[in-house]
Amino acid sequence: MTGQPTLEAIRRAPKVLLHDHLDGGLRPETIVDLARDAGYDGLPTTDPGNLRTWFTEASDSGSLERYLETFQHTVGVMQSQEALRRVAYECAEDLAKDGVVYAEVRYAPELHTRTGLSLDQVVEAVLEGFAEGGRDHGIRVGTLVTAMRHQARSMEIAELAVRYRDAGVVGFDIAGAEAGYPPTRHLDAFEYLQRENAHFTIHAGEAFGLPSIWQAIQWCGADRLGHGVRIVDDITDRDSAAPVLGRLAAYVRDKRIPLEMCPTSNVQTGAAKSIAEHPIGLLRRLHFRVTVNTDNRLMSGVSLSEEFAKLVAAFGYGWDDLQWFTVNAMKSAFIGFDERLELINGVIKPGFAQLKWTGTRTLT
Ligand SMILES: O=c1[nH]cnc2c1ncn2[C@@H]1O[C@H](CO)[C@@H](O)[C@H]1O
Ligand SMILES: [Zn+2]
Repeated sequence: MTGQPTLEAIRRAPKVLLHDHLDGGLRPETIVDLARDAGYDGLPTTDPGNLRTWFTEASDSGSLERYLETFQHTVGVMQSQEALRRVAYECAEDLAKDGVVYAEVRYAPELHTRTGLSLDQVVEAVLEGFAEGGRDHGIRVGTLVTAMRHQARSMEIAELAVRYRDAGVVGFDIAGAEAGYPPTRHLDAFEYLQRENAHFTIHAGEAFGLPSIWQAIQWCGADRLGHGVRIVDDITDRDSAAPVLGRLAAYVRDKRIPLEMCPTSNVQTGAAKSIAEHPIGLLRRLHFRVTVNTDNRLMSGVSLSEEFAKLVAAFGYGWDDLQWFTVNAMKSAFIGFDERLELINGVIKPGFAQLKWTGTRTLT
């Protein structure tokens, strides 16, 4: 097959998403509804179309800190169990309609307790929304509970992750401003999770460089890296036929540590100059375990299919590349090995095979 995958065909591919924030993916219409119901009057506009534009424009600042400011409005309307259930349900629906078959969606329970919900009530509402949305729309969604790295509640959130591990919480994460908040601030939480045989990922190497990645892996024991783009700082002769990996980059590649890359978000926060110059091109060429993700579909104005389509346009990727990213993601998921294998062999490979075959037929 010679044709490049089109956006329409990519939408039909069975895709896997590991890095997506629940509070970064609301429908603008839902934000307006929820704000009205809750008496939240802080929205910059109550017109859903204008609100959509406002989010993408306000997020396009070149700074992670400014990017994160926009979350005050999504978090602001997600303060009741009903709102959380609805947002989770719609998230499952939207991802399924984009052809995602397995997703891990994260959010910070501690941000949703302003009107008196307990952490457990927050988690239970989100789990209910995903269970129902997943059933109705045919998608499996696991959740990651996130602790905010500038706060001091990570141990509590880690305990929450373990308490709900058999009910749909598949892992733990830390997020928020990276510079000034190294992952080792939360070492006790990570050590606890390791003792509990639990899984976690850490946002690292997005707005700060190698020390953040090094700590996340070698001090905290992260299973995966959220973004991890700055790992390229440990690679020299990048444009040559034989780039040279430093010890940390070699460790990440040798150990097959998954990189949850989010190209559009990285361009917005200044972690990459453009999609074409995004480190994903080099890292894919060097066979790091790269995965493709959306981060925040609302703020970044992007779906997983669109994220893939941008990579196809920038790097000339074909179906084999897209399948490789997808299998990488499925291998790196926090659910059990048997379930991952079943999705790879029963859903992903047959789905991509059919798309490749259809593509060949239409072109001959
Ligand atoms: O790219 C990111 N880097 C760091 N933190 C983020 C990013 N996107 C979202 N959040 C933060 O994670 C919280 C829980 O979902 C969000 O409220 C936001 O503050
Ligand atoms: Zn993120």
